[in-house]
Amino acid sequence: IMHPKYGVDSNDPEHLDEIMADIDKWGIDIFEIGQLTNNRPMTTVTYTILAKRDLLRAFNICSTTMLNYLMTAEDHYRPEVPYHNGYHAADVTQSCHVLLSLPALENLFTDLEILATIFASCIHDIDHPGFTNNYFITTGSDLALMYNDESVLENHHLAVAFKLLQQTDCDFLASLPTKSRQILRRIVISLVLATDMNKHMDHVAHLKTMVEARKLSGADILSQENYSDRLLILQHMIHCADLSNPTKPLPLYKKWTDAIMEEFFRQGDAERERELDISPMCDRLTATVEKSQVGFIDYIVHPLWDTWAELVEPGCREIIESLEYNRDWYYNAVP
Ligand SMILES: COc1ccc(-c2ccn(CCC(=O)N3C[C@@H](C)O[C@H](C)C3)n2)cc1OC1CCCC1
Ligand SMILES: [Mg+2]
Ligand SMILES: [Zn+2]
Repeated sequence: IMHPKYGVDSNDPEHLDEIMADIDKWGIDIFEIGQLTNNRPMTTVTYTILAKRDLLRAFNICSTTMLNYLMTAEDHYRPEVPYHNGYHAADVTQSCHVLLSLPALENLFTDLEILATIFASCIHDIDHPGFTNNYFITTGSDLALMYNDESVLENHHLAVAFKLLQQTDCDFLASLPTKSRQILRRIVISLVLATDMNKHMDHVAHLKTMVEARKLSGADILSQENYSDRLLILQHMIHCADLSNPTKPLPLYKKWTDAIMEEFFRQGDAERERELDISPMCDRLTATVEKSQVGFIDYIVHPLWDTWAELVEPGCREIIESLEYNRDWYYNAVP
């Protein structure tokens, strides 16, 4: 069966063609892709990237099965959740796609590792309820009980994503040899678990040791023969992609900020309702949006991205410049 060019139908195919021409570029407008595909940004972006990287052919993946899985997975993101929905999944997937193509990482990863990274990205927040791990832990939820308070949401995203493979005509991994399926599953699990903010300091610390090691060895490209270092680089990559909003063109960044603040405020409303302590930055009556973003960049995003940029030098120079421009804009916007 022939499928539409990007896997989904569009109300304006010419316009979609124009936007998708930038699929390899940092700062593509995910919101516009969603508007042109009846809110299917994740399926559109992921299918296009897999097809463009020839991964469907490399692993003999049937396009129909792939699209069945992606549509079903996208249906398991909650559209009523302001930030952690299919748009964020599409954004992180496309961001990883660009980072995977950095010159410093050329010929480093196998096709299976690339397939695993793109798959992990598109499902990394699936069925996100719009509340943080901490909320589920402090309210003694069933989810926290299920996962013993450890990376509660991230474990849930993984369980949902792999369970969907059992749905009729959705197992796009059926054509992979068992060994490859096991390797892919191991990589996807480690990458989604790496998106837990609790692992952030470990990411930065390990990135710094890798940068130091490269300075000492004088190696000009990352030739990580050993599997564990390659896997760590992919973990840092998906975490950087998950925290990439402040590095994008300001109009897009501002939309992500509006979305995350609305999600945080709804959590704050629930906490106020339940007479719990309202989490930081979640009180819509006292929040300081601009100041919070400046702090987020200064203490979390810039340290992470600055170290990542050093590792993949010079491929992320423009991204860092965009981050620093945006930081100054929010700093000057503080009332
Ligand atoms: C555009 O703004 C943001 C974009 C992304 C994030 C962010 C932080 C950690 N992640 C990674 C996923 C994660 O672990 N969590 C757990 C919790 C921190 O809520 C996050 C939302 C998700 N993502 C935060 C953002 O702003 C926050 C609100 C004001 C300052 C910080
Ligand atoms: Mg997450
Ligand atoms: Zn995420």
